[in-house]
Amino acid sequence: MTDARLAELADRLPTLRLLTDPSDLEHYGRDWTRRWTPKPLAVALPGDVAEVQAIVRWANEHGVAVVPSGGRTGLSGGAVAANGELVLSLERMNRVLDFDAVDRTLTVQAGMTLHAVHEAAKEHGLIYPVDFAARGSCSIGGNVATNAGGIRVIRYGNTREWIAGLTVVAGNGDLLQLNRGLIKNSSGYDLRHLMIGSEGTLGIVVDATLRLTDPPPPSQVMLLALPSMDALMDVFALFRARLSLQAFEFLTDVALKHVLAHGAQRAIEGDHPYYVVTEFDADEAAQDAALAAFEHGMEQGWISDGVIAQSEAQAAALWRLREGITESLAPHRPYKNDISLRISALPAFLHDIQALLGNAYPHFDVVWFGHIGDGNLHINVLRPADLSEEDFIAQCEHVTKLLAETLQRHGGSISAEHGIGLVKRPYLGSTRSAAEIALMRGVRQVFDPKGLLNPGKLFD
Ligand SMILES: O=C(O)CC[C@@H](O)C(=O)O
Ligand SMILES: [Zn+2]
Repeated sequence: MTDARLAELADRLPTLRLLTDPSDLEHYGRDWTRRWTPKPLAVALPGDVAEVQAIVRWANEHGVAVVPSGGRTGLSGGAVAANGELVLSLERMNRVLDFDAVDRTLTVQAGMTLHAVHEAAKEHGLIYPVDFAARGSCSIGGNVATNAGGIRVIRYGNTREWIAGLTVVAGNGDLLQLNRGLIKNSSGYDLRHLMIGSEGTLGIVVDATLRLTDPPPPSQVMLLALPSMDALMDVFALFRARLSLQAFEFLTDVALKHVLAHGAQRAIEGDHPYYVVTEFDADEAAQDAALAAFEHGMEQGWISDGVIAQSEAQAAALWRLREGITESLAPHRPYKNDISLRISALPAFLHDIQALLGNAYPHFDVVWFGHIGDGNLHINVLRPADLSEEDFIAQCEHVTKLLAETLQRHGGSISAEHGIGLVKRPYLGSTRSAAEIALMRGVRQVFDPKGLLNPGKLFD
């Protein structure tokens, strides 16, 4: 350890785990974006809150930037450390701190994975309902930092809805207990909600008190094949009106091609441009309603084919067609967009955007999928093998500018659930007004006067 600042940190905190091996710097300095070359100063793995506070105080004294780090499954560069920052990984702080049966809350350290939270809730006969494919690796702290959404938002909302309290280390090292699990708390600004979605720029979440709820009734999973994007909205309206939906997700034939090539099993024969994976409450009456909705959709020409899972294994296989997409695309180093619209604005937006992307990317594979029931679309553009990464990104950035303008016209957002990070920073102004951004900068200044927490993320 040659850096005098690090030597001083190690002196100050003799039990702190501090990594400086090149392979560790590489591993902890990047997220799933893979676009930036990691170059952190070091990686600190504190074991408790006092160590986190001491690190932040040390960072202030030495003017060292700190990148808070969870599972690094983010897709916007929010956890990238490419400029000599100290990565502060919450990985070792991954325990359940408390379960309260009366309040129905689970308090966990920020480094706990979403999957581990699900399991811990299950032990008490309850669920933590936020869920998505990265559950095995992403951490609760990261979920809070991006206000993560996922596949159950249509029923349960985003992470924000489930945070009853947060313990946060502020930019000066102070410890803040925000909301303390209260249901009602009309005592001024709710700083907890400022932290949620702040992408590590306002404080470091060290633990979270999560609300739990009853498990949903038994459900059924259905895969539908559809002839057009318009039909997608018709089928969504039909199913939402007749069933109690837990999820309503879509993918295109291009997405299906990739996920099948990656080992998923085909469930519907033939070529269909769009598919829906939907899950709904399934008592006997609901099963009849689902069948009736399906038949109505077929009669109207909105549905071309469909299957309903007959077992848990089949349900998992249908879900894999949707949840396996990101992993199946990863080898192509896709350029990602994660956009949000009001559901009512989707048809007009889709009309505009399909024409725009068709013209802009005539030779690229464009993969559409996502949480159509929440107005959240994922558009992944795949790099052709003969195009350099640099040229590919430049072309995609040009199209994203047009996409951002189209979103602005339709009142949408450039990030639905992945965050702004580094990737979407140039487009923040298409979703937030200049006045809003000025206020956001002001808030950041109050929480982190020296601008040391995750600098360069959200804004420069
Ligand atoms: O890879 C993506 O673009 C989306 C990832 C994730 O948000 C999903 O919905 O599967
Ligand atoms: Zn998503």
